Amino acid sequence: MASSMKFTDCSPSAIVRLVPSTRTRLRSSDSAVLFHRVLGRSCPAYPRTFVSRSSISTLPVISASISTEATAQVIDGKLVAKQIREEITAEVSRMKDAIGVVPGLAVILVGDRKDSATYVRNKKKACESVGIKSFEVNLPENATEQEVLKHISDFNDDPSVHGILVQLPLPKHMNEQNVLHAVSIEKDVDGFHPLNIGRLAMRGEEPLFVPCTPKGCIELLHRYNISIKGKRAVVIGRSNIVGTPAALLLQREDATVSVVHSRTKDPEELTRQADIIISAVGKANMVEGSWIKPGAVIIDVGINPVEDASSPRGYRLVGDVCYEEASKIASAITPVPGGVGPMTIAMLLSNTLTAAKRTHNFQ
Ligand SMILES: Nc1nc2c(c(=O)[nH]1)N[C@@H](CN(C=O)c1ccc(C(=O)N[C@@H](CCC(=O)O)C(=O)O)cc1)CN2
Repeated sequence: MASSMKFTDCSPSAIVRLVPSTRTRLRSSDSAVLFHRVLGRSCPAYPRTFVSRSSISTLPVISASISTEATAQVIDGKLVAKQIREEITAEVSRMKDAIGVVPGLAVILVGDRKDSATYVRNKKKACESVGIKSFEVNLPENATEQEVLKHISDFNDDPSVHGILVQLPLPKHMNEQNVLHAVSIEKDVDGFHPLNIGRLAMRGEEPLFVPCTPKGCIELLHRYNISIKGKRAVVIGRSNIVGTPAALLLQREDATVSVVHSRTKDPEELTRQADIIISAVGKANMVEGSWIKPGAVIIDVGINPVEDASSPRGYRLVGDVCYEEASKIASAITPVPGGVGPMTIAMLLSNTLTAAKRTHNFQ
């Protein structure tokens, strides 16, 4: 990202002190993740003895607990994902009873990344919880691209498999495009096939599937009745799996969309104009309070580990957005963890159900 983008850390002690006691404390699971060390720095724009936007004054520190109440609504992805899983469970059961078909999802994991293994395990558990059958292939780090392609081809031909996904990232020696192109477009429940992305980009075209994380972001906005039409939206990050499809989806919802990336001249200024911010860069606490327009809605896709000696794991997860600052300025915000992450898997289940229904022409 541009040099003006900074790594910052909202200290855990400050978060514990400032988060209202009524807010649900979200527990992280035990996944191991790539570790970005961000040591004890605070979000600089708003120091901790900080006052609410409406009452900037010289209040002594003792009154900070009164003046630092968060105002933003918490967009609870964990809760919404649970509701969606319940809806999917009912549909899977209705389909099984009516036509005797159980949706099937095949997951291919290559290599030994602990975070990827955790995500795959969670996907399998989620499938079980809603009645979707899961198929798993685990290949070693040194597997060849040909081996992966052979498994994809077998799943493409298997009628009990309705959705196929290859967990990303793949080992460096593999060509990701070759692998993603090999998945049949009808079974591309990750929505990463170029034909699906191309259709997403074109007016008058419909993709068969939309990538799960961006789809989850939009679903959260819908379920919280946050209107998108005519709004200014900024997407921070332009990855193929989140930033780019998120921008395309927002545009399809009639938002006016800007994409902030590593070559953007003044990312802070551009972001400050947005009514809706989707951040997907993977840099802890990069988006500070000063980047946010009062009342903006923030969807934070980043899941970044920062060192935290007080946590049993030695780290905790934070988003791209400095939560404690943002929650005093924004009107609504997703937490990390418990925001977009759980929606990714819920949308995968939803796409798999859609794939099975479409194959069997079941309404
Ligand atoms: N083939 C794919 N690969 C990857 C995708 C994807 O959609 N398809 N997305 C990410 C990883 N991912 C799913 O695969 C994923 C990431 C995070 C979560 C999640 O629920 N996170 C929790 C925190 C988890 C923790 O405590 O460690 C949260 O945010 O609350 C789910 C799925 C890259 N690869």
